[in-house]
Amino acid sequence: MTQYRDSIDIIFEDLKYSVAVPRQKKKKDILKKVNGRFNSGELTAILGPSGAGKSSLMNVLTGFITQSVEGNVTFSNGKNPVKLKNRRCYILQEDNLFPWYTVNETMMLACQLKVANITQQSRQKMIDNILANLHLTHTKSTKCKNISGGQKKRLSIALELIDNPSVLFLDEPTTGLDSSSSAQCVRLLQNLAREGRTIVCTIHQPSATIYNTFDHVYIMAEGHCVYQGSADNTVSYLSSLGLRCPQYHSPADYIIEVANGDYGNFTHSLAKAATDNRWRASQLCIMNRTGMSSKENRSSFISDSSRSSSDDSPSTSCISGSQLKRPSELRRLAILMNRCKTQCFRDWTVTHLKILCHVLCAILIGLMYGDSGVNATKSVNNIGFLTIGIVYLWYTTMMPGVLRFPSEIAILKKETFNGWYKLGTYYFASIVVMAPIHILFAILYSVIAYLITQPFDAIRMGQFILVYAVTTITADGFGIFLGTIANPVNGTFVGAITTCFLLAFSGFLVLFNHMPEVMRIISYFSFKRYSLEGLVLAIYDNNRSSLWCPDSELYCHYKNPMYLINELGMTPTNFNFDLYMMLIQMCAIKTLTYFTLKRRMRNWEN
Ligand SMILES: Nc1ncnc2c1ncn2[C@@H]1O[C@H](COP(=O)(O)OP(=O)(O)OP(=O)(O)O)[C@@H](O)[C@H]1O
Repeated sequence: MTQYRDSIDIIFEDLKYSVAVPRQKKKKDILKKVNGRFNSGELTAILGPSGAGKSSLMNVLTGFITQSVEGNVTFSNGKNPVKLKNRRCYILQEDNLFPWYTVNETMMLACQLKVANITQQSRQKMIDNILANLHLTHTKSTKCKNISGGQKKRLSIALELIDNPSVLFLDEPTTGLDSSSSAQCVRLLQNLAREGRTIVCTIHQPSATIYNTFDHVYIMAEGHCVYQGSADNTVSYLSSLGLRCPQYHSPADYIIEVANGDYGNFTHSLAKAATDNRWRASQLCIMNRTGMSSKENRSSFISDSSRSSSDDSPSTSCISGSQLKRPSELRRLAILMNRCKTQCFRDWTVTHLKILCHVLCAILIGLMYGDSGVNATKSVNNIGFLTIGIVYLWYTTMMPGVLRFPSEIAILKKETFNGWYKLGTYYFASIVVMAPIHILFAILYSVIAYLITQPFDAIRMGQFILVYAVTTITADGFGIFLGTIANPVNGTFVGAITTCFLLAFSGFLVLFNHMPEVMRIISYFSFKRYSLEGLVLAIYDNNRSSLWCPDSELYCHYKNPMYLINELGMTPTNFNFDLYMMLIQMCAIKTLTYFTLKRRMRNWEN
């Protein structure tokens, strides 16, 4: 077994966490001055009934929650206090993995993002080693969306083991797993702890076998700690307070029932008794930071499990903290750009389906409007054609952001919190990769639609494409913005309403000349005002010659394109201004989205 060198103990004293309750002056205390010590080399479980404060304690210890927290949390390597950043990881209940990558690709990407100073071959060797130890070798070439729940959980752990963290926090690692996968998962955690790591997990209702696997249990009720000590001592602890665990009852179930108040309210007396450190004096054999130290009274269960654990000991200490060199953010940017690109091409709904839709819709819309760009009797239809293009590209680009981005946020939270990369790096990578893809989509739609409906003119067509390209990139920004501030249901609702309003102020459904003054002022904030004006000017401004008036018509009012521009209340020669306004709004929404995303990252629960 590999000796683990960067052991870290977690000591917390008088930890208090409170939250403001809406419409109430008084704050609600979630953690009520709890104390504890989670040692390296131990597998600690935080247990308790629902709402006891387990997740809150975990979030405070991981450093995810920092506001409204009082008390001390110290991380020490035995002698000196140490910083936890980059030496801990937080594995969430949901296994947030990109579905389109295989297990090996997922591991390789994580490895590239985390470790710089090794060759590709060494990376693969390290990955093979971790996968073998976590019994995932046979899933190497399977896409993450196809592996089982237990395998996903092990893969989530494997990903974090690459840079060999000293402390692992796991939120409900056994939720959703069957009893054998749960036992396997907890045994794996025990093995990792045996290497000298500090492993802390929250868990719901563990079986008696799993409960006995924990080296240290920390039981919570109503924000208090009601027991901290070895799993073996639970029954004795409760007996010392007059609470006798029935003979055939699991101690794990019994103490949670007591904490839940099923036998009366003992929270305060238990909280007082739980300060006694003697219950911690376990009969375990754990590896301390100087090596293995056997304690004499080791329980037979632990002996057995340790024996079995050493059989399949993960020996995952592939790279120690001192050897680890992390890649620069620039290198990570390149890796993330590559990942984003691959993801777009593998997810057929993002690219292939959209390409098909854009081609089909451009042809359909083009055929519907026919020669409206040439025929002076159809000029009003032509404005409708330009408007439909804006709405079509806006909607089809905005919606994926609204509907899909929230699921990506969960992956982002995990990866940024665990130090894989900085949020700005991710965001910049996604903008750089997605912009050309959106431009390509816009070109595809606008070239087909333009050639079917408008007379060919290279400059006008270029301006036409440019307006649609900026519209598409802005719509993507707006969709992601909604994805960062709302859930998919609310995002869809807000997105649809906003699209309608932006359209109403575009200057076609209500002409600018007919808008009340206040509404006209509001229209200056509508992105679609500038896109429509830009398109109209691209098509009709710049000395466009007279339009064709069919012989069958006595009079064509819009034969002179200037009449149309004037009637729409648009300003000739304004194309560049419209373009600048669109670019400003595009940059503004992209910048705003970065901050809303950052804010969303800070709030772990949402
Ligand atoms: N931001 C908040 N605002 C108001 N109440 C909160 C907030 N965060 C947590 N709580 C409350 O604090 C208590 C503890 O919550 P926490 O999520 O830590 O419990 P838990 O033990 O993890 O529960 P579960 O096992 O059901 O996940 C709960 O009653 C919860 O409603």
